[in-house]
Amino acid sequence: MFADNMRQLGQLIATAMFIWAILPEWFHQQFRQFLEKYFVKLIGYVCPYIKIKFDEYNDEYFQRSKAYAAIERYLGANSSDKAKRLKANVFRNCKSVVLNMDDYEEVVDKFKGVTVWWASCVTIRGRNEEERRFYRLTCHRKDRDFVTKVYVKHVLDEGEAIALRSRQRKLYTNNKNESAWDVYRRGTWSSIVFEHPSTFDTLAMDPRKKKEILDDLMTFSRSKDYYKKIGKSWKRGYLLYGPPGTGKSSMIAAMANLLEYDIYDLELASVKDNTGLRKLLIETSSKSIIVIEDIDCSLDLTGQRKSKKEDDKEDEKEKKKKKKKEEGSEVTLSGLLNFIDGLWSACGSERLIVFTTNHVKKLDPALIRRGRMDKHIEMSYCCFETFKVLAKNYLDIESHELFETIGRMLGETKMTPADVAENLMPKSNEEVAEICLKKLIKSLEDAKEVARLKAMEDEKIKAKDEEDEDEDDEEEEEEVDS
Ligand SMILES: Nc1ncnc2c1ncn2[C@@H]1O[C@H](COP(=O)(O)OP(=O)(O)OP(=O)(O)O)[C@@H](O)[C@H]1O
Ligand SMILES: [Mg+2]
Repeated sequence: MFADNMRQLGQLIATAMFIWAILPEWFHQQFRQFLEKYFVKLIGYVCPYIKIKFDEYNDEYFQRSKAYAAIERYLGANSSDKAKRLKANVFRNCKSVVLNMDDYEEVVDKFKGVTVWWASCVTIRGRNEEERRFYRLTCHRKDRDFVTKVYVKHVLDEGEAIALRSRQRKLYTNNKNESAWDVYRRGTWSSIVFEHPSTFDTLAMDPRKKKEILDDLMTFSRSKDYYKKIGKSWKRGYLLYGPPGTGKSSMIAAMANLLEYDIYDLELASVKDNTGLRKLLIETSSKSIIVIEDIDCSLDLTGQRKSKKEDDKEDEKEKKKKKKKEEGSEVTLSGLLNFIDGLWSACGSERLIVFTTNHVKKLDPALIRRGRMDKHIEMSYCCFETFKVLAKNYLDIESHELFETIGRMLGETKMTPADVAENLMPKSNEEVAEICLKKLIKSLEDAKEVARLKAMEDEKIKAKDEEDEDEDDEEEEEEVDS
């Protein structure tokens, strides 16, 4: 009897296996998923843990999920020392290898006393057996609220911040597009990798002024909620002005490196018109600095009417340069004013707008008023404090018997940090600090002599102008008398 039953059971199993074998693969999958679904449900009733799944791709658009990418970076940064099996990803231009958990690996993460488990999972789906990856987050039922409301947000924010820190920053410049076809073909901006060595440590300037700028920048970068509260778009304008070679461009690079922002170097003369200007603004990303260098000669934006005499004096070359630049552009002052602080400026957030100029007095007051250029920073000639930073950076010395002489001479003679830096830079291995400092003293003496001769020359021209004016007055009097 028993043998008969066993034989029947064996036949039943053999029949079932035969039927299973001839059924198509997709039926197996459906059946497996059916079993899995109800098995997981059953486990859910008895198991005190909850599970949250983060798929790598959003089904409808087959777009990589931002949440998955952020979790991947977070786990890569926070758990690669815990996971036993890792996979290394090297992205193009990435500064370092990124390690992530390998498939089917599990790690534990603790956050504010709550323990959670992360598993990196893969399922095979669809007729062509695609691999579908997902992360599964497991936590205890009692921590459900904290995990779903606080922890997951922390992971996504942290993952995004890691992405920003490790992203390859870019330097963009606007393309001179004549037609819509140009815009379609080349886009409005083209970019290169931005790697400039200038930092606030290498920037030589008065330490107090430097600290003030650093605090201003750091406060700005942390003021998202504050700007929202006061109803202002999260942007800030900086006007850097001063003679050539005083560090304006170096300051911009130092700002970008400090805040890890991209730079959009906007060449106004290449912008067709105000519409083109707005289009350029719309296509800039947040966390960026929009720079307009030498704003005074980008376009004719000087609002003040120059006196006839002044106008004549402006040398022909400068006028030709401006005329040439303006040919291609119909950007107007009002277009620029709206670009900086009009409705358009609200598109996008967390951006700095920086102007540089060598002639701040020439600029229209409306262009540089607070709210547009919130902070005006004068980059001036080299003072003793600035010189000491350059000596430290270029010669690795913090004191020397020649410093006193140099300090005195810098007080008497105007020399830009660029010129001082050039003198301090050793041109050969034999040029030790002493020789470079003596070279600088020689340059300062020469500059002093040149300044003295120029002052004499200016005196002569001034005296001559006054003489001419007297003669003009006399002639006018004679005409009146006659
Ligand atoms: N304050 C500074 N600190 C350190 N280096 C400086 C400073 N100013 C100028 N330099 C050096 O001089 C060179 C020119 O500086 P930079 O291009 O920043 O001057 P700039 O003010 O932008 O000049 P311009 O007005 O002609 O554009 C740079 O290579 C930089 O290293
Ligand atoms: Mg410059």
